[in-house]
Amino acid sequence: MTEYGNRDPDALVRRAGKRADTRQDQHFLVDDRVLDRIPSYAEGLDLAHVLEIGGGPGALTDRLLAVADRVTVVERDPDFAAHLRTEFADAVAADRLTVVEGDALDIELPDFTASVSNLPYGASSEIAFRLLPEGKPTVLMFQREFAERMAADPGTDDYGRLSVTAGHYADAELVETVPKGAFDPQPRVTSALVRTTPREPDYTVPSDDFFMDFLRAVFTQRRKTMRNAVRNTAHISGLGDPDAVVDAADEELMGARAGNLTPADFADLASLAYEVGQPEQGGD
Ligand SMILES: C[S@@+](CC[C@H](N)C(=O)[O-])C[C@H]1O[C@@H](n2cnc3c(N)ncnc32)[C@H](O)[C@@H]1O
Repeated sequence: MTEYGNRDPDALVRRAGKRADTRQDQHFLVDDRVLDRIPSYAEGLDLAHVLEIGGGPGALTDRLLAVADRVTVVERDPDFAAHLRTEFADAVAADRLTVVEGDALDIELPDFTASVSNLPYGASSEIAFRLLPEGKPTVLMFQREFAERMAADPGTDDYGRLSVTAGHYADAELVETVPKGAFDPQPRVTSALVRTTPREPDYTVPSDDFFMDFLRAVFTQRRKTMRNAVRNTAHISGLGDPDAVVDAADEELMGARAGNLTPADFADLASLAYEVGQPEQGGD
């Protein structure tokens, strides 16, 4: 039986026989200690079918095959996709590994139970926001700054639209920062692993799309009071009557800045905005 979980990352890079192209976000994790810890952050999760985005030479794929029943890896680079099929031919033959050659932003996502991925940073935000609404736990590597903003609490410097939108789908916890030296070639910035645990928000919103547009709008003016932010950003939020929202909303909330509002505060305001501030539908 083939053993998984201890393949040498440098040897995998050599066997892949291809130089990393940093313009394709190819920064490979070559530090064994970090690689070995990643599955531990997924302990206790349902690992019946793990989705890995961006397999590259396969060092993380190898660790995932050691703990998961099945793995689907998505890789955009045809050479690395072919290498993964050869390197893990036994797992492919045993139906434990599926290699999908394609762009993680375009392909149809499989029915996965968890995703564990060292994401390509150029598309990490878009990929994360494809994964999070699926309602499955994830362990994902991001640039540290992005990870900190994702996991930030209200009232802190890092708290912003990203914290609220990610928090709408899941609890996000930064579990480890990863130095540049863990990668080859080294990226320009430090990285960090974030574990997300899906949850239903403890508030309701009129619609996810409206809520996301409302957040995008008011966070463009995060240093202003909400009163001004709501009034100044109607062109982004699509509100027909922002003054009606300001008049109907709680005075104290309108005097606060976006960076100090909780997700539930935003949800209350978005619901109110949907009710009283939307443009008339179907009128002339
Ligand atoms: C940061 S590397 C991680 C590679 C490997 N998992 C590791 O940990 O060493 C990101 C990988 O994602 C691939 N990639 C880049 N953009 C992609 C996309 N849009 N969809 C799928 N794969 C992508 C790159 O070719 C590269 O192999």
